[in-house]
Amino acid sequence: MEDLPGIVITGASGRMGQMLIKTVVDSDKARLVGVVERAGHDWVGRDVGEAMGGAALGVTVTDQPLDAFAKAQAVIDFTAPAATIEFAKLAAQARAVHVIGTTGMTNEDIAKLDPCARHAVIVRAGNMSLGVNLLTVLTRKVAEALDEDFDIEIIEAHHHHKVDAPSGTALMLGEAAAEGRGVKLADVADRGRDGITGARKRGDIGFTAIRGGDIVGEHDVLFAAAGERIVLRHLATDRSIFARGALKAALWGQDKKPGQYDMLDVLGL
Ligand SMILES: NC(=O)c1ccc[n+]([C@@H]2O[C@H](COP(=O)([O-])OP(=O)(O)OC[C@H]3O[C@@H](n4cnc5c(N)ncnc54)[C@H](O)[C@@H]3O)[C@@H](O)[C@H]2O)c1
Ligand SMILES: O=C(O)C1=N[C@H](C(=O)O)CCC1
Repeated sequence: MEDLPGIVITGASGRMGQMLIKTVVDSDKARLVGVVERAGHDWVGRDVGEAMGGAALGVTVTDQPLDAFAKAQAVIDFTAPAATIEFAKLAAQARAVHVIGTTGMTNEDIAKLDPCARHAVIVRAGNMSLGVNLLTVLTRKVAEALDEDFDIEIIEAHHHHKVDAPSGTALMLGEAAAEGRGVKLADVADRGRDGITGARKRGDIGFTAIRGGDIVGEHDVLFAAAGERIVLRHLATDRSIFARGALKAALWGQDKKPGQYDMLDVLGL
């Protein structure tokens, strides 16, 4: 048991934090060695199992990330961009694999990970599920096969608590479509139509975000031409798919050289 990689989960009380804690505790390949919440949160100082409404797990929620990371081989982090940038510095200091599921990071945020990845493995993906990562491969192939007679639109739906749009997954799918087309997503992305927008520009990749209720995550990649449409779809019905992927990434990263990786590397897709 002591030989198993020790994992720290950040954002312990969050939707993903709690799912990740359950996934690590239930796993026979890893052990939970720490859980982190933001300073001032009422879970800090409590046993995390009890805070989650179950039996004690013998792990106390802390607001001191470096102390927790120093005891770990990997940190799984689904929190918020500003927290993730701080955690990346601390995980690098502790030489722990940093698995980042946080979305909504800007290009400037992402650039701040570069110095950290010189010292530690970072695996980052806007979606850690096998299904979505396979969908990115299919999206790239379909976009490569079709010309601009096919308009590409990415439609995503998530629960009403989600704070970022388009979703990280939608952006991954957009990147894949742009790669298939041989263009840069930044040059063709159309993110947010309102009012007299003018006709659709040929070659654009459009994004639409729906927010409502408890939708876990739904993504369509639509290829629409005159007389026919192709729709590639992924429906997530349970957050465990993201947590399982994140744990897989944490274990995969154990023997890798410092650097930045994604789930395509982990899954060998
Ligand atoms: N990559 C994926 O597969 C995937 C899947 C699901 C969600 N996500 C992303 O994960 C993130 C979290 O999603 P969620 O639904 O769990 O959100 P949530 O709001 O339920 O949880 C976020 C948690 O992070 C904590 N937090 C914020 N700042 C912190 C700090 N400085 N220190 C410690 N904890 C801090 C909050 O207190 C909260 O508990 C979002 O960016 C979401 O888009 C990614
Ligand atoms: O619930 C969320 O928030 C999700 N975020 C990721 C995204 O932005 O794509 C993955 C799906 C769930």
